[in-house]
Amino acid sequence: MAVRLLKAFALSLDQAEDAFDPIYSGEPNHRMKIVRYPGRDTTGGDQGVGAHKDGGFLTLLLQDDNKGLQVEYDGSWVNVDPIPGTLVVNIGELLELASNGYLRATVHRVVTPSAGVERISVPFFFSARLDATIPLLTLPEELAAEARGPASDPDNPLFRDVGTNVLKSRLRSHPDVARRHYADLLETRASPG
Ligand SMILES: O=C(O)CCC(=O)C(=O)O
Ligand SMILES: [Fe+2]
Repeated sequence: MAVRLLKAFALSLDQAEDAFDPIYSGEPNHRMKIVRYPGRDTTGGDQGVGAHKDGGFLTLLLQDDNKGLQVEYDGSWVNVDPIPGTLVVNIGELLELASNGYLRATVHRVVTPSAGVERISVPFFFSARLDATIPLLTLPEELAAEARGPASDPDNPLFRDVGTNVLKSRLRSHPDVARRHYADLLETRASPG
């Protein structure tokens, strides 16, 4: 399903439908995880997952019946309430880079469930080969006119080198682990490219 969607995105950008194939074929860094959010009575706060963009091409997300996921739209947070039988599709950073910011990666976060409620979600991150570099696609004029360039957030630089971008996402998602075990990497991270 992710491949079909990515091909549809390529077509919508006026590219060949297989334009992204070489970037993820072979040994792509796709990941899937099961995430458990205990209720507020356990966590003592409302921070589930802080605001972020996913680092791959696309994320397909299965939610259970419990609310919590929010996406940023026009500067406010919008609830993405679960709809049975559906998956949430988030645009990731690699599509933002390839489309020069015509497509923006979805900024999203998760708020901790109420006391006594536990939420489970299963995201599938459709990513790319770690040794691939994301090309800058030539967009048709009408789309290029609306491409704002990839976001230049100093707190979240986007890297065309897929391996570097994956490492950045990992260090950002788990800052405590990064500080403890990979302090040298935090120091020497390359600058955006
Ligand atoms: O649990 C969710 O709904 C989203 C999780 C998420 O954003 C992530 O793991 O990147
Ligand atoms: Fe995410």
